[in-house]
Amino acid sequence: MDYFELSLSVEPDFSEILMAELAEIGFDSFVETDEGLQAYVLESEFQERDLKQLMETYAEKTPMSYSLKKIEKQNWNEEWESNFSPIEVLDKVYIRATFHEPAGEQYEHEIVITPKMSFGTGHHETTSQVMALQLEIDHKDKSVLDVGTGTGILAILAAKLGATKIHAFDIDEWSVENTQENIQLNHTDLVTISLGTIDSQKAEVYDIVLANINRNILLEEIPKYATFTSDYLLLSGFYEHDIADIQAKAEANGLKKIKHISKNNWAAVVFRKH
Ligand SMILES: C[S@@+](CC[C@H](N)C(=O)[O-])C[C@H]1O[C@@H](n2cnc3c(N)ncnc32)[C@H](O)[C@@H]1O
Repeated sequence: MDYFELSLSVEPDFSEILMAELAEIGFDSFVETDEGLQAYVLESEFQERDLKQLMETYAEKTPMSYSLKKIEKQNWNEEWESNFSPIEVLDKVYIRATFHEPAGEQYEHEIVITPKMSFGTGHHETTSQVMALQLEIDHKDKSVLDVGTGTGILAILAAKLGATKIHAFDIDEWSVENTQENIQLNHTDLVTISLGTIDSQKAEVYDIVLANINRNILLEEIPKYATFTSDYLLLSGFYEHDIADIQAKAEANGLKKIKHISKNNWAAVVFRKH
């Protein structure tokens, strides 16, 4: 399956908010460049009508231009490598690609990512905020389920933080392929990965369940996540104004909100079972 690449030239002030809106209509990977913003969506999830509507709304608010092109899987690395720069989370985790210099000793953890077509380089708030929350939770000898793993970045961090049983899954076969590769790059072989949804997972209980997806899928699947966690549920991929709905659904399923963090309108929440 191919991707669509959307190139946008837009005022920096609008870039963040537009990313959030593009994520709502299915775009799941973003790269900010000096020229503007590039966003990617799987061909099967792309609705040109939704994009046109969104662009028309923005064109009324700010000067902008956009172009769309279809890109094939094999061209992805080239596109991505020219735009990716290393990033850090809370001065503790350094995320880089294979072609970057290794992290300095000041970082506690280094993660090496080759994202192919998958979401999860740490550049997006929905990812970095879950990572920041993970850093606050004791993972030592714990079990972790990573729902919608993308590049595998959260599962890999879980392994680096000391979790000893980690399963990740995704509905996107490229993500599964890519996570496999990233697990090897990071020597985190105890992470297992499968293609599927929460419904196709073996009924097991984990100490920590992570899900960075989107508001609608989370609202639908929270009751299932609640049966998979014995303790923590970390959710991300929605706006601050969606917290109340997410919280109500989690509470109705026996979970208690412990804290939330937010950046550029994106929120991430920690729930616990007891
Ligand atoms: C926003 S990305 C998050 C990736 C990564 N976990 C991170 O935090 O950067 C969401 C991922 O969830 C996957 N996904 C979407 N719906 C899903 C579902 N119902 N079950 C499992 N994975 C899903 C997508 O293919 C995508 O890789």
